[in-house]
Amino acid sequence: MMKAQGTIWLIVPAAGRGTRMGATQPKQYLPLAGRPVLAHTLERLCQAYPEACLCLCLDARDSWFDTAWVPYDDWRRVDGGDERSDSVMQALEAIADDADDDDLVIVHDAARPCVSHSDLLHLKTVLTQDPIGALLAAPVADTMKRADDHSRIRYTESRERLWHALTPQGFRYRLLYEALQYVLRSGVPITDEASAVEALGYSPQLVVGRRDNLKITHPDDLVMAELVLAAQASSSRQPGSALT
Ligand SMILES: Nc1ccn([C@@H]2O[C@H](COP(=O)(O)OP(=O)(O)OP(=O)(O)O)[C@@H](O)[C@H]2O)c(=O)n1
Ligand SMILES: C[C@](O)(CO)[C@H](O)COP(=O)(O)O
Repeated sequence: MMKAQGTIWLIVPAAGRGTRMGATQPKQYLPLAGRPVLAHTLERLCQAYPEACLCLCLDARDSWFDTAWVPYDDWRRVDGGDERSDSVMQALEAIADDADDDDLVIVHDAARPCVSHSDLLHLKTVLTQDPIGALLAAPVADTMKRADDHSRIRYTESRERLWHALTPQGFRYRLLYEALQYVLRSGVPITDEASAVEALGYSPQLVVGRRDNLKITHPDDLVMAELVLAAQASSSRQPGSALT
């Protein structure tokens, strides 16, 4: 893999098992509008970040993956770990000899195939200017309830300044490496890269992203994702419209 100055590393964690989906294969391989979820995700990423160096995290025992779904010429496969954060850390370790401390690392879930071109470009622009890092996110729109153990409301949470964390999430290589190393060693439970960086005392930037950048988690998310892809394709065919 050739490395240019100011390289953008693109880490795609795709080593999950999709327990909540409950399908016979991991959700990143389930068909969505005729192609596997992972193929959609990689295509969108490559259209927006063609210059990036891709690190794809896959389960070492994966028997579903097909290299034909990877639109990048230059890419590497990395074994995933037990948790998503372990998979991302494995990728950071794998590129350690080639990455500079200030290189941008962008992490995007394989399970988010509807991310839009315009959001990907906007986030990259923000990332080039933000010293800490940034992530796509959506302000919470619903009224939020905190429940007890019996699904009865304990109280209503204020939704003021409450956001859904999406991906991509991007940080400079050294900061992300040190943040993940810290949380993994100290056992702080995290579900995204921003949480690791927060644990070091930093405040990544929330960049408003589209609400249709959904993460395929449960079976009905596949139905929603198909509708989203169809709607996006239709709007991108409208005269004068840019790519979604
Ligand atoms: N050990 C893991 C766990 C998750 N992921 C990836 O991280 C993304 C988001 O994780 P999630 O939606 O939780 O996926 P799963 O772990 O597959 O789902 P579940 O929790 O239902 O098993 C997915 O693209 C998934 O493949 C990963 O690379 N390595
Ligand atoms: C990283 C992420 O996509 C942000 O929403 C998400 O946290 C990963 O999913 P999980 O279901 O919380 O593991």
